[in-house]
Amino acid sequence: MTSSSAPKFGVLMVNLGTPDAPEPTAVRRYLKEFLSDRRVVDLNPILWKPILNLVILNIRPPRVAKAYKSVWMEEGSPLFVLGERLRNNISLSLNVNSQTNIPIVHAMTYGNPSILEGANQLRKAKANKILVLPMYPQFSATTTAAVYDKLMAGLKKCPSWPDLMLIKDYADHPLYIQGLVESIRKQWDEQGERRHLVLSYHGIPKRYADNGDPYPKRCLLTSRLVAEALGLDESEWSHVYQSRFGREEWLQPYADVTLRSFPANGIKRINIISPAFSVDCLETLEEVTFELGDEFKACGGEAYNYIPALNDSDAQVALYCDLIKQNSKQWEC
Ligand SMILES: C=CC1=C(C)c2cc3[nH]c(cc4nc(cc5[nH]c(cc1n2)c(C)c5CCC(=O)O)C(CCC(=O)O)=C4C)c(C)c3C=C
Ligand SMILES: [Fe+2]
Ligand SMILES: [Fe+2]
Repeated sequence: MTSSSAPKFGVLMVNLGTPDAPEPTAVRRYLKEFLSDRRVVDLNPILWKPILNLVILNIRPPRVAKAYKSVWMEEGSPLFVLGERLRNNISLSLNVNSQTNIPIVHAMTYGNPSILEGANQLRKAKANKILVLPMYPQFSATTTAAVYDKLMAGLKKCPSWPDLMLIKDYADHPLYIQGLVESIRKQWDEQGERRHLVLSYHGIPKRYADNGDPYPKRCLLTSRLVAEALGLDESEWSHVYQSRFGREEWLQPYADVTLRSFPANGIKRINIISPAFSVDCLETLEEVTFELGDEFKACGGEAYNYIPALNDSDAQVALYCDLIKQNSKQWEC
């Protein structure tokens, strides 16, 4: 297909979303949309709305805005900037080499650019088949299903539907596992040692998993495949969950509790990787890189390094191109 003809399909890459600016007002707007989604917080709105509006949206934005400021890039929020770089590299790899014209857009479940804007952009590019690629390696109803909800809500007003293909997750995709493994090996080579490996995932309330959300099973699958590929025995790696929010129990083991216990148990030198994040963001650049590291060192930890997300690396571009090619086969890629 030449670049002048209509595309056979378009790709809608979707990530969580991020504030437009590292300022309390923008953070408040973002958190309000995000935390009002019942996929994320499933409490009865009669109970939750007053807590959200009167307590959380008053207390949290100034503190979180400060955290965003500490990681903000010249071009914007890391989640968005790094996602854009990835989108661009995928487009180059997919289209330039094979002389196709597949439009790839990058949208957010919450905030800007919205999923509806992304879908409209694809429509303008004349793509009437859409491959939806949520940027979450492990399916969770709190993230991946929320992408589908937003898309369907946007299409409610649309009289003519595009053909849709929804990618559910890629927790065990060989190129994903290979990318993580290569990043870890590269770190070991640079450090000249094989430190204890911590695989830390964003948590969800335990109740969601008890009610059937497969997320922890998908995370454990990723961890086991990485450990297996690296030839690690059980004592050489740990699987934990970070980013707790609110008072109820979240998935365990908790990252902070586990890391604080390590030095007393003889684990003083660690590397930490966060496989649930396709690109680096507030949670990895601030919470994992600094907060967790500080807690570990305060308890006697000696060496602590965060291994970056796959971001716009060749490994991640190869993975996403493969996901796109394999899942669009029926549309004759
Ligand atoms: C309140 C419940 C939350 C659930 C459930 C949740 C699940 C979840 N989130 C991600 C990925 C990201 N979360 C990010 C930030 C973030 N997450 C929550 C809360 C829940 N997440 C909050 C309140 C925030 C905002 C920051 C804060 O106030 O502490 C981000 C970073 C966004 C950015 O702008 O950089 C990502 C990415 C996953 C993968 C997940 C469940 C699987
Ligand atoms: Fe989150
Ligand atoms: Fe956090």
